[in-house]
Amino acid sequence: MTASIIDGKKIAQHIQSTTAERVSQLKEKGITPGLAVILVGNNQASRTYVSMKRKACEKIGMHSVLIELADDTTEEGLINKVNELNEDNTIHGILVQLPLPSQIDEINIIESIDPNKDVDGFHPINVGRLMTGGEAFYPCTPYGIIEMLKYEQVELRGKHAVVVGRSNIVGKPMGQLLLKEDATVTYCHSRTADLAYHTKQADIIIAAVGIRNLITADHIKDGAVIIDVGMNRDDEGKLCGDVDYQNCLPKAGAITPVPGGVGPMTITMLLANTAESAERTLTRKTQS
Ligand SMILES: Nc1nc2c(c(=O)[nH]1)N[C@@H](CN(C=O)c1ccc(C(=O)N[C@@H](CCC(=O)O)C(=O)O)cc1)CN2
Repeated sequence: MTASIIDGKKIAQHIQSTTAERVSQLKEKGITPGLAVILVGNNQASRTYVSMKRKACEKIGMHSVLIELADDTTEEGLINKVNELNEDNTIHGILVQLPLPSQIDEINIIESIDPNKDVDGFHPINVGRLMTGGEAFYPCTPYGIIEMLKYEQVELRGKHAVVVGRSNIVGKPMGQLLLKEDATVTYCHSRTADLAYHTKQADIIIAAVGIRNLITADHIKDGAVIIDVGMNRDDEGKLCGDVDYQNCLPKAGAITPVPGGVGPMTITMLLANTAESAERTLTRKTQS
């Protein structure tokens, strides 16, 4: 058996065309969804991701603003900028590209964003609502993974999902989203003893720990669905995931490649969240 390869680019395109429809319907009602992205400093990877976000907005007719701030920007300076955007009615989504320079506390910045514009889903209000239910923005990468699994008609109800990784951006919210789909969830991480013991029991593995080739064929059971969130570099500087792809391919039921798997879904769900935020302003208007 060889795994079926889950094509993130194809699924991303499908969802983006639905989002483009939502954007044109909003425009007919006089609202152009707007996303503001703040980039602090000169991290080259962040610069690439920000530019990908702007291009994606442009492609589906969304308004986007890029605010570039110097590497030595203070926390107060950045919060002032976020506050301006919180008050700007043309902006429905605010995103501060991570990581931030060391003089700035990430938590303080995330908490300064209006939760109604927090299209990254990182604000404690949105994190809390994800756990307790209610209207929330979900973090884009795990949200994209759920949409990917649904598109591929992977049954989640009653299945055992093992999440390897416990970051606030991916691992923790991933487990919550899987629980919402009635999966049974186990969290593992870089300090888990006998990782293979846990992952071998999984119907679905989400690898999001940032260690190249951590998951091999010896870590998986026959037919398991393997989702690779890793963004590592190999010895030649080529992008690679947390999963030994070639090694797992013959044993897995389905697998995502890196690049071209989960990555494209992150930006796609950011667009979907921004459209959602603009749609919510319409509901709020009709309610008041
Ligand atoms: N505020 C945020 N910061 C960061 C987030 C985030 O969701 N919000 N996530 C990551 C970076 N990221 C988006 O910001 C991101 C990473 C990767 C991709 C992607 O499409 N990857 C491609 C490969 C691209 C390449 O060749 O370099 C793929 O996997 O196919 C999109 C977005 C950290 N910061």
